[in-house]
Amino acid sequence: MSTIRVTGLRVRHRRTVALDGVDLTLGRGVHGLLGPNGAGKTSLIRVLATVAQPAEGRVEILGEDVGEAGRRGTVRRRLGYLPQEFGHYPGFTVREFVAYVAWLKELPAADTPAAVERAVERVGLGDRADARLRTLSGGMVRRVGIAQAIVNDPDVLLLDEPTAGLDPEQRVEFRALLRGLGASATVIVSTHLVEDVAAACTEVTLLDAGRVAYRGTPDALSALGEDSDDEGVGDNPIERGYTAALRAHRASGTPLEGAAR
Ligand SMILES: Nc1ncnc2c1ncn2[C@@H]1O[C@H](COP(=O)(O)OP(=O)(O)OP(=O)(O)O)[C@@H](O)[C@H]1O
Repeated sequence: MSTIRVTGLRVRHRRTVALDGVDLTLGRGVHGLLGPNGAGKTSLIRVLATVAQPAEGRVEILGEDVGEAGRRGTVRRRLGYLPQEFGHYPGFTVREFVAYVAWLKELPAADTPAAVERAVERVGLGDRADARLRTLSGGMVRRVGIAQAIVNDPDVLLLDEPTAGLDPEQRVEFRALLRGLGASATVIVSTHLVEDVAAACTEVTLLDAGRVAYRGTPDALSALGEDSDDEGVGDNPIERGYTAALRAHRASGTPLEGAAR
């Protein structure tokens, strides 16, 4: 069942067209959002997070049309969002900050302490719960960002470059967390790390210059790389698939579809 339906989405930043007629239907699972710098990944995530308004098109999340201001509050309570630039309060402790976000999302007060502990544990910060954010490393702050995004057990989770700054061990643990979250929620992860996609995602959406260039499974994208005649366009099958899909899209101007959708 689809939880997100985007039709004819067009997003502009002044004169720049960031998304140009995007149609997407997404359901439960982990969706990797790939694409070169400036492809439109952040623009798409911000619209889905209801923090930016499209110039054109319709966005339906969990059955609600988020173009209607009155429906946005209902959707926001069921969303989790980690922005690319994650604003936080350096004087708060990890626990205080995650509890504060739980309050913003109107989690029932009685459920909040347990939800906060669980979210903090899930990102591996249980032993730093009382540390002030200003004393944490960049990667740890990123993990606090993930904790605040999942504290309400969201049905739709939007993560904009969540693995930026995480060390390799944390990235491996984060992928396992993503797979767990994707079992019950629609998770969208924008990333430049195609190996994260190969390890954690059930589906890939590749954006290029504001359009959908490819949709399919990570395996289908890798297979595209295996079949590609190009040499030296990636160090592993999925990187080669990424490059092959981009090149094919640029040559034809139409989206390619993977084996499975
Ligand atoms: N606030 C803004 N003002 C003007 N142009 C913007 C703004 N934000 C984004 N853009 C432009 O919109 C387009 C899409 O940007 P967006 O940030 O969505 O891409 P992205 O795929 O997330 O890129 P990256 O991988 O670099 O994070 C780019 O051409 C970018 O220059």
